[in-house]
Amino acid sequence: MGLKGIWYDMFTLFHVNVGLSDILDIAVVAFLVYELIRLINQTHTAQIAKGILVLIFTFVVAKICDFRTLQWLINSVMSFGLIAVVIVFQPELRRALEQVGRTNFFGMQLFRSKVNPADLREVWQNAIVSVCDAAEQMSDTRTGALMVLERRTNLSEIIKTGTVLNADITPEILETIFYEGTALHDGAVVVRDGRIEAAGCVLPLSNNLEIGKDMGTRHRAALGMSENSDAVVVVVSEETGIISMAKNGVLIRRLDRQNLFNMLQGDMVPPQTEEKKQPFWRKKHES
Ligand SMILES: Nc1ncnc2c1ncn2[C@@H]1O[C@H](COP(=O)(O)OP(=O)(O)OP(=O)(O)O)[C@@H](O)[C@H]1O
Repeated sequence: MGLKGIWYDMFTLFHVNVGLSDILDIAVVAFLVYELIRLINQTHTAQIAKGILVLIFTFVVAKICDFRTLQWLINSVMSFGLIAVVIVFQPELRRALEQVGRTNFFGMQLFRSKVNPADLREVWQNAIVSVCDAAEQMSDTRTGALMVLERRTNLSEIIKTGTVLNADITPEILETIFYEGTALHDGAVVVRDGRIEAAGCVLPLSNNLEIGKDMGTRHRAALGMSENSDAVVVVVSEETGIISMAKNGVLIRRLDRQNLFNMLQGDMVPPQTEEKKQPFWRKKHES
């Protein structure tokens, strides 16, 4: 007796009209449910994206093979899938929309700093020297610090959670703020236009599961801020003195003063504005 005969005997015995394709259909659904639970347990964007691709592929296969249960299941999932995607990919969508907002149209910047661009270059150059000096000093003394350097994403909502200082930036002021026991040492400093805008600010925490278990909420807050904005965040670990920098959802660890300076120089200091083009006759005349 062949395999087909055994199926036939089993299902005629229970008076159920189930074919081989139905069994396969149920097996695939069971596998998908299992994979879905596994995915939810270790939620991560790349895995979710892969999951969506698998779902689409399975839908096509189900359509070709005429698996009715599977088609019904995927149809149901897809009907609320768009809302689910918006919720799951909220940080990525937010970053993408911010990127669109920051795009220069016809050479015009949509959002500008209040400071004159020529002055801004010098202001940021001085500010990053202070940030690097303070980070090095606090690393030596094992003083925990969290410094957010605002770029184009407006951080007013974050500033509102802390105390507005609007102070000049010097290594001494930064070290005083983060000195344990002072009122503002908890939370983050936000640097805007090369000045300390606020201290004691609360940052969004990252949900990234890949972040090392040895790193606590200070590093998670730095990463979270960099996932939700284009800000650059400098962290000094209280426990180890390690200096790290978070940018675009990536935490770069074990930086020394020089590495940090080079990176901040590239990220924070606006490029030198091109000399205004002079008519050739004037250039000739001047030389
Ligand atoms: N959401 C947040 N926003 C701003 N600052 C935060 C936030 N969460 C924690 N912090 C800061 O981090 C401190 C706690 O750091 P914690 O020891 O948990 O983190 P960590 O990453 O292990 O840092 P460290 O290596 O310095 O110990 C808090 O006292 C506070 O100053």
